[in-house]
Amino acid sequence: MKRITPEQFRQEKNNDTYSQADENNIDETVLEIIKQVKKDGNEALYRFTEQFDGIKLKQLAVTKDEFIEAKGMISDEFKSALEEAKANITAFHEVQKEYSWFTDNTEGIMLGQKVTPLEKVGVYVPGGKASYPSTVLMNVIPAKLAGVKKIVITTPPDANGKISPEVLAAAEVVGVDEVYKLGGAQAIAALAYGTSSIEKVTKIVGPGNAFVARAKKWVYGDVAIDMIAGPSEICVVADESAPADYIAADLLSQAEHDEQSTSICITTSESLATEVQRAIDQQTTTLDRKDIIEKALTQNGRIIVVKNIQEAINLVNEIAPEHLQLMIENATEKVGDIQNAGAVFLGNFSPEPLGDYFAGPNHTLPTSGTAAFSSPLGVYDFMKKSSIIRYSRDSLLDASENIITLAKAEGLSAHANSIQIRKDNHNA
Ligand SMILES: NC(=O)c1ccc[n+]([C@@H]2O[C@H](COP(=O)([O-])OP(=O)(O)OC[C@H]3O[C@@H](n4cnc5c(N)ncnc54)[C@H](O)[C@@H]3O)[C@@H](O)[C@H]2O)c1
Ligand SMILES: N[C@H](CO)Cc1c[nH]c[nH+]1
Ligand SMILES: [Zn+2]
Repeated sequence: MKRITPEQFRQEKNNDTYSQADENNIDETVLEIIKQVKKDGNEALYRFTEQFDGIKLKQLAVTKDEFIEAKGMISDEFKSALEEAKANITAFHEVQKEYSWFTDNTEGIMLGQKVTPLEKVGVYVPGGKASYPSTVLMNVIPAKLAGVKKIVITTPPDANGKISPEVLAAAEVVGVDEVYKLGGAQAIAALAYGTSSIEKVTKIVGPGNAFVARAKKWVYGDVAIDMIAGPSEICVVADESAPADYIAADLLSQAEHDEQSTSICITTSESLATEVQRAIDQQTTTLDRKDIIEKALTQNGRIIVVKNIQEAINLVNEIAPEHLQLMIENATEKVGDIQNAGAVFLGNFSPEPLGDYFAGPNHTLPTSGTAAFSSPLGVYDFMKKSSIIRYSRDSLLDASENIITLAKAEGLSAHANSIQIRKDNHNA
């Protein structure tokens, strides 16, 4: 972790020329993948799976037998944890449901908003460096609650051409229609444009690495997407009341996702900053994914010492982190000051992995500063709305002069005529 001042941090963000060059490469790769999937369909999918995942597949869809085999492989502990997590996630999202509404018909006017679930949704479940059954729950449960009819998953196969049994068990528990062995930008292109094996969807949701996130950005418009949910990020704001060991553990928890993950600690205490660094060095040696963690922390790990909590909060609002942990005295009182963050965890006993798996709120969250304008994935992402308008003859006649005046002001005489014709001939 690099220790820097707030000014140095801002400067680093402004002069990020290295990451700019990297982004151009990602764009080039992703655009070529999308082009080839559009042109060659399944053939391109098999080709890219061999190239990027190192596996020659015979079939993209997971078979019934593979689901049965997976069922026999998962432990009772996993099954029971999955069910409890499902119950918490369902309870949290249930209250997000929106319903159609209509005004009453007095005055001869009825207005309303009809809520309709999306028809077909594709969920990207990451699988390159880890497998994510929790992401299956987080993405499919809100879609089901919204009433989406068809939900398919794509996730990269492992070196044996298999999908993790835990991911398949989670898919079964929440009622997914199909699972495809497909990762990266090629999966996003297949969901966006369709191939002879994979049906085009209405919306693509779910997180992924930089290639996945960029591919979603490029196909947006041809298909809907939820948000840009790329490599994971954590920002911990801590004062002297926070245990350094806990802070270190939480920063490391997100660093293990990806070399591109971001872990930032902002603290008001020089001595805590030193202690956090010590704890990170000590804990890292004991962790399985040491290599990924070390790369992530070298690239995007920062400890920033600020003068006071207000300065910390100003910095947080500039960063707009995916996850924010407030490990400070009276943390709850500061929530109102947080303008930009995907999810906010309060106190010393609400670590980020609690939200990743279990508490109930969604773990698919905006990254790369997009928390400034995006929200966590929710039931609302799977519903669209149509406006409903009905006027009686008398109500229209009452409103006609105003409408005609407005239409004429815009120079749109055909609009005015659509009203005028009813005014002149209202016995029809
Ligand atoms: N924001 C969230 O809610 C959330 C949740 C879970 C995970 N994540 C993030 O998801 C990401 C998962 O990443 P991952 O890599 O483990 O899995 P992934 O499934 O996102 O990506 C793996 C795929 O990337 C493609 N790929 C890899 N290298 C490539 C290259 N050089 N060129 C083209 N394509 C390439 C391959 O096709 C591979 O199948 C992590 O960054 C993690 O932080 C985010
Ligand atoms: N922290 C990830 C979101 O950025 C979600 C996750 C799933 N499993 C573990 N973590
Ligand atoms: Zn996580």
